[in-house]
Amino acid sequence: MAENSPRGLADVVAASTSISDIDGREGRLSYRGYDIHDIAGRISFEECVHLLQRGTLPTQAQLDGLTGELADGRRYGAVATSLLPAVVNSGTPMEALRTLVSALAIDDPDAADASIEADRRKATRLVAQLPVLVAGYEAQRSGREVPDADPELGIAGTFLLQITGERPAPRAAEIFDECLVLHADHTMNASTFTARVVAATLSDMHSAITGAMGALRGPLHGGANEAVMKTLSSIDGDVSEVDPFVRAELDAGRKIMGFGHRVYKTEDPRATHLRRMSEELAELTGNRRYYELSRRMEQVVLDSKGLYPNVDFFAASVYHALGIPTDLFTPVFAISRMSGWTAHVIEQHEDNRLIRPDSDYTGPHDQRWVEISQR
Ligand SMILES: CC(=O)SCCNC(=O)CCNC(=O)[C@H](O)C(C)(C)COP(=O)(O)OP(=O)(O)OC[C@H]1O[C@@H](n2cnc3c(N)ncnc32)[C@H](O)[C@@H]1OP(=O)(O)O
Ligand SMILES: O=C([O-])CC(=O)C(=O)O
Repeated sequence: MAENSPRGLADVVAASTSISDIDGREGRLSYRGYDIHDIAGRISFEECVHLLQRGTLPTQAQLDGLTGELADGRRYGAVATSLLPAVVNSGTPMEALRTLVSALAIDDPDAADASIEADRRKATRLVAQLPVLVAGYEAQRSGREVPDADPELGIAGTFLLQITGERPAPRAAEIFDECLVLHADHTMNASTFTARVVAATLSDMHSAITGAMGALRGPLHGGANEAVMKTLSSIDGDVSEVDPFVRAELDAGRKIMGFGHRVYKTEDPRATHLRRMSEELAELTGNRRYYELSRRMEQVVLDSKGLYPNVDFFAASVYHALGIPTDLFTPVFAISRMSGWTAHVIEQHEDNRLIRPDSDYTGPHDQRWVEISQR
């Protein structure tokens, strides 16, 4: 029996990884040794997928190869296709997509192959399929067709095209591409840890990713981006309403979504980029409301609680400005994080040991059984 385990495994090192690293005091994040400030806005999501899943920034030939594999892997199979109408309108998009991701396993051509090579192929296909599944979900519930993918647009631009039905402005596609890079991996966050726990039983890639989808959806993790948008839209008046709103929430003992972080004790480096994108989109769209409410909220929460915005906070106003429906914000997070999750499953399978921590028993001892009639 372990004693004095930190609640929520805070500061416990649960795995070794060469995929990403965080310095929570300094507010630094790197993917395979590249500082996020150096690569955000400079590499495409496809390059990021190569970096995380295959270990290096790709050469042009490698990128062309991966782009071809992603295009080939995009189509999802008959089982997910037949399930789609049943899961649309029967719960939240994340519930539907978790189910659909699980269903992708059944049609996967490598379903029966547990090798690392098959893991790699599944990883590429999952990155390619999730945006198309989200677009299929959106089209199904809106009663329209999914526009064809445009190879010139890449994953980010094609997703915006397929969700909104309109070809995105070049800058909008670039901004969304950067969002996907920023959300791609984050060491032992709850959903990645979940994926690794599942993978470590020598279960399969799709089971691990289905578990990760379930963990991401919660409002303390990826679900916070949707909650932030709901918070911002619940404020009726101008920025002067932010102070009393935050005070009332804190007085009622409620958390302000999009603030605080288990690891960062200073600004989340991804928030720096998302804040800048939120401001740029406010200028481009001529609608500064959510950016300005966000800026005020950031100041009030910092002054009153000493908490900084995390990745989910400015992502909300950015996704809103890009025309993404609020209930698809967390699925968008999953589209990006799929690259990191799958890389972690491969890494776990490459050097596996069952993940099985201990627990502190807090129940009674030495109880004696009595007849049911005597209890
Ligand atoms: C992609 C991501 O997953 S980023 C995180 C997304 N989640 C959110 O934005 C939800 C809001 N934030 C939170 O709930 C937390 O900050 C977490 C879950 C991110 C981190 O949690 P933990 O490290 O476990 O911190 P914990 O929840 O124990 O909070 C520590 C203290 O700060 C307070 N606190 C933390 N976050 C917030 C917040 N957003 N609003 C108000 N108070 C907060 C807690 O109430 C607690 O106060 P107490 O010590 O007086 O009880
Ligand atoms: O690292 C965490 O705990 C949560 C987070 O920011 C992420 O998953 O991006």
